[in-house]
Amino acid sequence: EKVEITKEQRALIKAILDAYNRHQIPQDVTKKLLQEQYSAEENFLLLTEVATSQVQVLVEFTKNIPGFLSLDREDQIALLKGSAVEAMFLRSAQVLSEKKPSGYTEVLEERIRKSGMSEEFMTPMFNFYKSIGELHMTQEEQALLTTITILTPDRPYVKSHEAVERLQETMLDVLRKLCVLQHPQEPQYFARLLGRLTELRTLHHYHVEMLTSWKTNDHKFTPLLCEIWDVQ
Ligand SMILES: CC(C)c1onc(-c2c(Cl)cccc2Cl)c1COc1ccc(-c2ccc3[nH]c(C(=O)O)cc3c2)cc1
Repeated sequence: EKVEITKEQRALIKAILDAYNRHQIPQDVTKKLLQEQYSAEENFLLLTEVATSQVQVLVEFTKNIPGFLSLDREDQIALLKGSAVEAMFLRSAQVLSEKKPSGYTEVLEERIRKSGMSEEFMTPMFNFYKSIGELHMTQEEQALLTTITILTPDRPYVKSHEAVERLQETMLDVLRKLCVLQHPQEPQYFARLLGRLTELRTLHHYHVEMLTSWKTNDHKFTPLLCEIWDVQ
């Protein structure tokens, strides 16, 4: 049947895309990724700084998701805590798949590979990065997929499951239509995007172990990361 994006849905896409593009981490933080010297300690410190900055940007982005601030306040916190890692996997994947001339993606990949995390997490992590790169998502799709990840109703401690589900379904409907319109030659494209959300859940479980192994090697996190990841 003829897929039509309504006026309200177009306004929703614009609001989310503007928020997504407005909230980038500061250049002075990303520039350090290019400048500082290489060592496992330095890489870990830089990634911690970037992750902390990314969480701050994520909080600001989330506040601009239409309907998010009308949710129960404790649910807003539960959604942020529950989705931060997955949103950061998505964001770092999007950054790594932009082949920037500055050699920025190579540097970031190198620092992640040499940040003291054990080999067993590298393979699934970089497979995910590759699978995101192969999708060649548009900016709208990236912003909507991040929004859908944040609005996942079955995170721990979410009370008003239905309210979050309604919001997520609104976004899923918009993304489904966008995929049909922007990838007419690929009818399975929307399903492939949703498959990435399942992969994100698996990476989230790996991440809990990554944190534990970093902690046992006495790596320090920032107060914001400790709070959002319930570390220490
Ligand atoms: C605390 C640190 C060591 C950490 O723990 N787990 C992860 C960790 C790891 Cl490795 C992998 C995946 C997820 C996590 Cl959450 C990390 C590092 O997390 C990030 C790494 C890079 C970025 C990143 C890099 C470049 C960027 N450019 C921009 C931009 O807007 O230009 C945003 C951005 C974000 C964000 C989080």
